[in-house]
Amino acid sequence: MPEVLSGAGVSPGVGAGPVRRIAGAVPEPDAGSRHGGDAAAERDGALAALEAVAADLEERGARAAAGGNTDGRDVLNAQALMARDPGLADGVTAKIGEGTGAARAVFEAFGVYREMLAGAGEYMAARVSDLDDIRDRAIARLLDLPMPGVPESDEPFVLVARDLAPADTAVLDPAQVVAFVTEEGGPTSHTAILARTMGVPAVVALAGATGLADGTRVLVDGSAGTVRTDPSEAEVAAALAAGAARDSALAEASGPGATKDGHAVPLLANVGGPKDLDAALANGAEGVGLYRTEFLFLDRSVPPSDEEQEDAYRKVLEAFPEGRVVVRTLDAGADKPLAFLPPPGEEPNPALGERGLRMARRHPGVLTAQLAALARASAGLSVKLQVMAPMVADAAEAAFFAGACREAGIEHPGVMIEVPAAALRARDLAPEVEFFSVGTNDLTQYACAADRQVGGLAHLQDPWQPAVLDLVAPAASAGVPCGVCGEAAADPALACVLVGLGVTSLSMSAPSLPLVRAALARHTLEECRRAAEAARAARSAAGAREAARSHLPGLADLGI
Ligand SMILES: C=C(OP(=O)(O)O)C(=O)O
Ligand SMILES: [Mg+2]
Repeated sequence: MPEVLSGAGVSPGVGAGPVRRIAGAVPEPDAGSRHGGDAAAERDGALAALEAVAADLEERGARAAAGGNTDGRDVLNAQALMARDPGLADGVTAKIGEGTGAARAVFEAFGVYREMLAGAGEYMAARVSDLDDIRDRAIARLLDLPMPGVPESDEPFVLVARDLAPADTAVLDPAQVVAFVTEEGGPTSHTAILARTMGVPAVVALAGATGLADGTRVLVDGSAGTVRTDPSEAEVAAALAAGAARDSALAEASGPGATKDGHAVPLLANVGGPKDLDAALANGAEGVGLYRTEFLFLDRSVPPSDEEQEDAYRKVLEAFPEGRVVVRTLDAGADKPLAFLPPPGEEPNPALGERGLRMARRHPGVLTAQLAALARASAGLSVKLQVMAPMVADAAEAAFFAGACREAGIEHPGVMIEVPAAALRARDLAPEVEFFSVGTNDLTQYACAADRQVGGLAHLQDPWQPAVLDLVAPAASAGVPCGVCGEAAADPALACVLVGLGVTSLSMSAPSLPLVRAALARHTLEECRRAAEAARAARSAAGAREAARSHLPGLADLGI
């Protein structure tokens, strides 16, 4: 019986074909496993397995690059580096020294890193599957088990897995794989990032995906986030035609962001460092709307040197000589813990504790060093550098930050609006700074009191919640330019609503730019305003979504 399953669509387009599942999981080695007494031989075996995994990853990376997939090569080379991490090798050696068998020692040593990554914010948590993949490959070698990986097929297929590791996705042939479907993963998982890079439709977080039998024919819609089993030929043909129409609509939309009637809405990219610039430029970003500088500071016991900071900042600034780059100062704490900036003591609610600007006030030297590095990096460049602080709650904090920027020679200070108090009293903060940028991820977390790291609260972590829209409205009408750089900006319908609320620019992960550009180009500012009004009048997130759509007729052309 045909069935429609729903997950999260993370890479647009439709694909149809038979299911091929990835080889089953590598089992956890027994907790009590001990080696026979020759610790040196056991250690040599474990380290040789890790080295073999690293070499294999590099070889796959070279193949990916030969096929034109340089992003894939970079991801695989980064994974090979993880496999060769000396700290990890020390951890394995220490466990073996205590008598633990090689496979179990690898499992436990990886467990320590895994916890560190899982607790280090959404982006880093998404790297956990990369780490698990290296671990499983090493254990498979040690226990002589089949290597996890992509199945062989003589016809194009829909790849189904619990989660996809970069080692799997990077060597895939887009002509062979018509779609990805995974049971786990989120919008920032590698499955999502690489699927978008490869232009392959993908649905993640689809409950029961791995229960789909090999050979079952499915129709995957990466925009709607659905998987239809046993579709009729007519359904497949209609879906492919709609997909082709959307592709051509997307191809037509280029140039700076604007509504149908020419109201300019600069479309900017969220980046974590220079490595994200290619995608930003390829997708037509007009600048950077959020440079998350935390990535430079992660996994280190001391902050990066002044020169290292300056160098990384300059690379990003140089990429947009005619545009703007909005750099966010360090957002340490809560979901982005940094080893060298621990909270002052035990924090029962880290999201409500010392993070963002609060942490910078406790360690003013870190903030002044960062601002000075930014000022030096921008010297002599034509780009407009704007610098903003995260987690600002009131006008005094905004004034403190603006003062610190001006002292460092930074002319365009701003603040993120991600605390409800700041949103409600945006009019008090506006005179202190030059711009706002709404962080809808945190604003939603705080508006709905739903920790963004808790999986079971997805219905409350939805920026379509009318309360969140009610908080964006005062920020967008406080008299200073107000962008949005949270995930909400990447939702084409919500992007129109935000513009209708008065938001002046939108910043998102680069692959989302074309669809948002096309959605804006299909609606007038007045339609966006009416959509915003209708959404705010709704009483639920689902109601807001539906009400907005009824004023955004152009979304249908885009298959959304
Ligand atoms: C953009 C935001 O910042 P981050 O996700 O890095 O906290 C946000 O909170 O919406
Ligand atoms: Mg935030």
